Amino acid sequence: MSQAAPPAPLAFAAARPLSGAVTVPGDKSISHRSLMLSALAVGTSRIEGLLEGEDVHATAAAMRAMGATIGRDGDAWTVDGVGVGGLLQPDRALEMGNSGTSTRLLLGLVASHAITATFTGDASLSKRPMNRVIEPLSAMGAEFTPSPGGRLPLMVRGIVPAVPIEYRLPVASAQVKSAILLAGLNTPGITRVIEPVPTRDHSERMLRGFGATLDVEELPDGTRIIEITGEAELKPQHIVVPGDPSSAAFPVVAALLVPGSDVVVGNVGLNPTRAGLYTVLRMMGADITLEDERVVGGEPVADLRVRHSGLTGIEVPSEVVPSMVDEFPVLFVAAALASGRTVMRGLDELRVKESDRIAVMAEGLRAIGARVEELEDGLIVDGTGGAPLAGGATVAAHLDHRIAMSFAVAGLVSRAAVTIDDMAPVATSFPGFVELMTGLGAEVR
Ligand SMILES: O=C(O)C1=C[C@@H](OP(=O)(O)O)[C@@H](O)[C@H](O)C1
Ligand SMILES: C=C(OP(=O)(O)O)C(=O)O
Repeated sequence: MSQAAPPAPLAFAAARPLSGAVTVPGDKSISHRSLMLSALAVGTSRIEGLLEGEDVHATAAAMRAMGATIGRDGDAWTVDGVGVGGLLQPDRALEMGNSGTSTRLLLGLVASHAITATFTGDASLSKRPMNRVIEPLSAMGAEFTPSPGGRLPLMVRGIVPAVPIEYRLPVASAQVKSAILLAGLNTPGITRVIEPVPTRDHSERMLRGFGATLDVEELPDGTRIIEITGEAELKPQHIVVPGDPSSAAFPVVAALLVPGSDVVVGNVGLNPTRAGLYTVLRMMGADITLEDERVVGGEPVADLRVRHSGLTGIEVPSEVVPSMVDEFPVLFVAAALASGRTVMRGLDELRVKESDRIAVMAEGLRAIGARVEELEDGLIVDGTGGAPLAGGATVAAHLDHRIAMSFAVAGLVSRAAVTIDDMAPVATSFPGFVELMTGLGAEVR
């Protein structure tokens, strides 16, 4: 896992125009859920395009430790599940590495099984809040022994039968929603999650796809009421995982910012609950066209053709935040090169990701010459109007893959190279990132 790897500094420097066609690795959110749901089906599932990143490996190791058989068949992964209710007592701590999604979703699964598990994580994950899942899962009957402040390491004792709950999400979080729905899978009766602001809906789509009874009602004000009927029987599936829009964001923004660039990023998942960045970039004047729009594995997918564009600052509508929550660090970089001011608010959740993404980006952007003002819940960026940033600094990644990749993109549009102190965290979500960027023409040393 990344906390054990030696720091891997790398410098990214002003690039010639980026060109070429690439594809990014599989969607991280869908990859986690593919392994978890396959492990709960009866029979053998097959997964193509699974993200082979450290976060997904953490999920795979945990599902194996709880009884699933996970193997390879050529490029595809195969999973032999234990059935809902069939998870086994793991004989060692479940090591979650850097992965919030693995931790929170698996806490949900364990909560309604008659097993006890200890969860550990790296220095970044051990700072992240778990009370947001501990609270609803405790109401279902699971017992938690967390570290102070509701952090990892923590122990959870699941319960059978768990008690179905109705829970209104206090934060817009697909991880909290999914933890409760996954706990609801092995809970008698109907478990209901009320989501005032829509978040990524991969869990809902995939639970249905695996044969669970799941109903979604949408109220006129946009609130979603999601009901899962428990003691479900899941049927094995053949899953094709689309490319991750959150990973595609880095080559897309790089191509928009580096003069003369013309790049195609193929096979990008564009589920509307994930595609906010692309809408916002187009509002700023980005030349992004969707080619060969199609449906892959129940998700909308397209190839993105991206040409260098002069961007204009905007006020980013706060209702799009959940659909691009992981893309703000790289949007901050785009805003730093735009003409005029970009105002981004409603980003409180960025403070509790792998790092405090508002503070860490503000500090690093200032160090390379960008003009930014940090708000409690956001960032105001005054862009250069396309002129390069000064660069010439080393920025800290803080065990955060998205910070490392965002500053890599910034290096490509800086007069002097930008050094990232540690690129190792990138392996959590985007193995091959450096090679992909080099292949497009990025200068990396
Ligand atoms: O459900 C998921 O797969 C994810 C949900 C989001 O987290 P939150 O639920 O904490 O917003 C996102 O930031 C994370 O990268 C993946
Ligand atoms: C927040 C992220 O992931 P996780 O919560 O799974 O660590 C991310 O990938 O940006």
